[in-house]
Amino acid sequence: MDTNQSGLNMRLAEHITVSSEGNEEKFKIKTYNNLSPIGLEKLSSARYEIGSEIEYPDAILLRSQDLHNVVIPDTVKAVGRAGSGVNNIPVDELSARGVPVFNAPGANANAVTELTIAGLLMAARNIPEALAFVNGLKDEDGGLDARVEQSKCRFSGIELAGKTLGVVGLGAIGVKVSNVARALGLKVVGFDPQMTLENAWRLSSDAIPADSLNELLSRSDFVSLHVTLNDQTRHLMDDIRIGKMKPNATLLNFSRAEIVDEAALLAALDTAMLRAYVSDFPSPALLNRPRAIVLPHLGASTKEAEENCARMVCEQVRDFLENGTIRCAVNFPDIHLSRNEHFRLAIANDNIPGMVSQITAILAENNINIVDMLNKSRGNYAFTLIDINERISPELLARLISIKGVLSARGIA
Ligand SMILES: NC(=O)C1=CN([C@@H]2O[C@H](COP(=O)(O)OP(=O)(O)OC[C@H]3O[C@@H](n4cnc5c(N)ncnc54)[C@H](O)[C@@H]3O)[C@@H](O)[C@H]2O)C=CC1
Ligand SMILES: O=C(O)CCC(=O)C(=O)O
Repeated sequence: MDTNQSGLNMRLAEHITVSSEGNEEKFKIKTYNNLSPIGLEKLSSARYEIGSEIEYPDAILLRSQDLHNVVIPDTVKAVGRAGSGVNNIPVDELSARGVPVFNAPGANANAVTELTIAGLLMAARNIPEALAFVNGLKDEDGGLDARVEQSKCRFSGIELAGKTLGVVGLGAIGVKVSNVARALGLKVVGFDPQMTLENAWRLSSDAIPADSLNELLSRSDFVSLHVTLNDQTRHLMDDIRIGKMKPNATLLNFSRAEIVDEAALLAALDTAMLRAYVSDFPSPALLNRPRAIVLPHLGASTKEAEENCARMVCEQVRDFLENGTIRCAVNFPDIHLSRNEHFRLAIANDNIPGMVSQITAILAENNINIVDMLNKSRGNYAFTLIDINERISPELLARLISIKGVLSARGIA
């Protein structure tokens, strides 16, 4: 056995012992990126050790750090994304390991909305070009005013009021963008085949639903993308879809770079088929490109959004580590069982018949009485909380973990 492996095994043994015998040790939280201290304050120093260098953490907290090529130690019980998109996290792999991935739905929606509206205005009024022009002026001969008046016609823009904005994806951000756009006098056409009832209630009643994405594209002067990145939405805006847009329309992408097929986009910019592309995702081909307005992934970078997101995920991860409660995980069902003095088992399992009966049979064989229990499922996965009136041994916990279909199990004192 190599040193790394034996170190890992020692940590695992320790984890099982600590988990089943109580919370004598602090939970270890590994952080990536710049997380707001207002959120991290939710994890008291009495119970949590937090740092970017922790080797075998109980949980990981992050923003945009790409975890796809990072080895996530077996000690990790939860991952918290202080934000909305989880495409930087290997969710499928973690689900199969029984590890909930939490995010902060809606917590940065206002920040992204405001920047999207800024993007609309920047494109409509040619603000980046105008700013570059003014910053390039020199007043050596005192002729500044004259040159300003002479040149400003180059930056003459269009107004938003009366134009049509197509919003693709009517989730937390898309709905807010739609509502603010309506208030600015834009007509709004929206498309989201999986819109939730909650978001439908929030959406301005005069936003018009489009029957298809193509219909939205053909009607809109501005198209703003607010969909989750997944296999269905990757390159959603390809050459055919971009070709359906009105000539001289503007495309805004505050969602993810991969939603737009860059080759198709560049062709549409080069032929001036698009008036502008406003994006929060720089790429080498977009740098200094005419008609491209590119920001450094700034959508969620406000004090308020950073605090909201960090606070939300820190509370979710804390509640999961301390109580097994799940709120707003992207891969496991919400589950909450009132906490009492009893010892709790928190078990992630496949959503297949016979799981609960196998788990409870092992407890019964060992004369362990169940005080309270809850099992919830979502898609392929389920989560089970079982309160019992005594601590169980690491050996018994290992037996539960060895049941086919149990993905993870731990005891919480
Ligand atoms: N630029 C930035 O800093 C930020 C970017 N984002 C990006 O914005 C995305 C959306 O964020 P939220 O609104 O918070 O997420 P959300 O989950 O509330 O909304 C996403 C919506 O997209 C819809 N959708 C999925 N596939 C679709 C399709 N093919 N056509 C139309 N609609 C579709 C879903 O039904 C859902 O309503 C995130 O996944 C993330 O990629 C989010 C926050 C900050
Ligand atoms: O944390 C950030 O700055 C990025 C936010 C983001 O892209 C998201 O929440 O999906």
